[in-house]
Amino acid sequence: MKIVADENIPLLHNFFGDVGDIETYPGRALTNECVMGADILLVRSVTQVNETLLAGSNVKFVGTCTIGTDHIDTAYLQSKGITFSSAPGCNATSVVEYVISTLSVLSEVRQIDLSDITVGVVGCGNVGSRVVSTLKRLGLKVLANDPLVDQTEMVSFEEILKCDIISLHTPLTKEGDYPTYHLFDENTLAKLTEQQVLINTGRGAVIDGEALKQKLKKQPRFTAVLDVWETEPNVDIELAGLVTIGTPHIAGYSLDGKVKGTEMIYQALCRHLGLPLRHQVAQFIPSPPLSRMHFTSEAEQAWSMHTAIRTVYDVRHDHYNLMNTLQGTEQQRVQAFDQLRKQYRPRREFSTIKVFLKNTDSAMHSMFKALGFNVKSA
Ligand SMILES: NC(=O)c1ccc[n+]([C@@H]2O[C@H](COP(=O)([O-])OP(=O)(O)OC[C@H]3O[C@@H](n4cnc5c(N)ncnc54)[C@H](O)[C@@H]3O)[C@@H](O)[C@H]2O)c1
Ligand SMILES: O=C(O)[C@H](O)[C@H](O)COP(=O)(O)O
Repeated sequence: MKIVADENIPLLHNFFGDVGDIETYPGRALTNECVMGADILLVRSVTQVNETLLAGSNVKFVGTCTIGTDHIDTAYLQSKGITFSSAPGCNATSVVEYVISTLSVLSEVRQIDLSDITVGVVGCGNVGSRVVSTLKRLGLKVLANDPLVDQTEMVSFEEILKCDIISLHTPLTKEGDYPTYHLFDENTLAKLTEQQVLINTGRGAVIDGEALKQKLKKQPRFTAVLDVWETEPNVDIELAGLVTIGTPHIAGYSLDGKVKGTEMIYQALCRHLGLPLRHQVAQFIPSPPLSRMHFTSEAEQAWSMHTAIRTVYDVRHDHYNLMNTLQGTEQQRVQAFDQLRKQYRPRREFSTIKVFLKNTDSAMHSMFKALGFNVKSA
């Protein structure tokens, strides 16, 4: 059994080493020649999986260790009887914690009182629905828009455009009744005031990058937070210099989330091949370096929340790292972007961190639970 895989799949050999012979390639460099003779193809979001890649090959199973599937021609796979699996929800918690860290940082750098604003979430699937529930449990006012789910709790897109902070969690789609490609085009962006905030952790092309750049030039105090870029891996340097926070598509890159994607595809492949499950993530993951925090004073609830969030994950680290790579030739910047993602020092999710509190029925206790920390009584 021959497996061809993206080199950026964590624990690839641990999970799949006893399933077949593995050949790895940089995800963007996978070609039709690479997959010739392969039975199984394992990718991430940077590999376009379509007829160009697979024609003439013997591939019978394709797995993407990611949530997004806009890089996969699923209709072609189906037409060829090729089994396909993605990893829905695998790194949703990681993205939620990216959004939480972003809100914590913006509350400081933009002097935003989070108790006094409304957050609008566009796309209420695995990620968006958890962003909504988490922020609501933290006491924030949250509205949600998603035309493809039960509308009971949804508001119109126009309502969302009035929110103080807008967070995008849709796939990138160009067909269907509600395509998301350039959903935030020049006209939509023009409806947003300079006081508003737009966060995109979905797919870059949901926002027209050129239109956003022009808006930021005219309204430099408009707050844009981009983890995904329409032109990635060739990030527009001018746009990057204008956003408040810019990161190299790592919102889903917690260690826990990234390896969960691998595990989910391993499980799907075992089902496809009728093999028993021999491996699970717990075998391979180290305990978190920072495993516990103690908060004795419960008077400083806001301080302790921001301290806990930023101690575990401060999104400005990733902003700083990206901004420092955006130099040199286009080729050098593209290589640096991919290298930054490949060498990403994965953060641990809040649930791996114990928080000890004296009083376990306090507002502070509820807050840390809502954030997803593992709360214990001191
Ligand atoms: N930045 C990252 O590292 C990262 C990590 C994970 C996921 N993502 C991206 O985020 C997207 C969402 O992730 P998910 O797990 O929530 O996916 P999901 O499929 O569970 O949910 C997506 C939701 O978007 C909704 N939607 C589709 N078109 C819409 C539109 N025009 N307007 C409003 N809502 C619309 C769908 O109905 C669905 O409920 C993924 O498709 C992926 O592209 C990025
Ligand atoms: O779709 C996803 O799961 C996320 O966008 C994820 O961050 C993609 O990671 P990549 O495949 O680009 O390494």
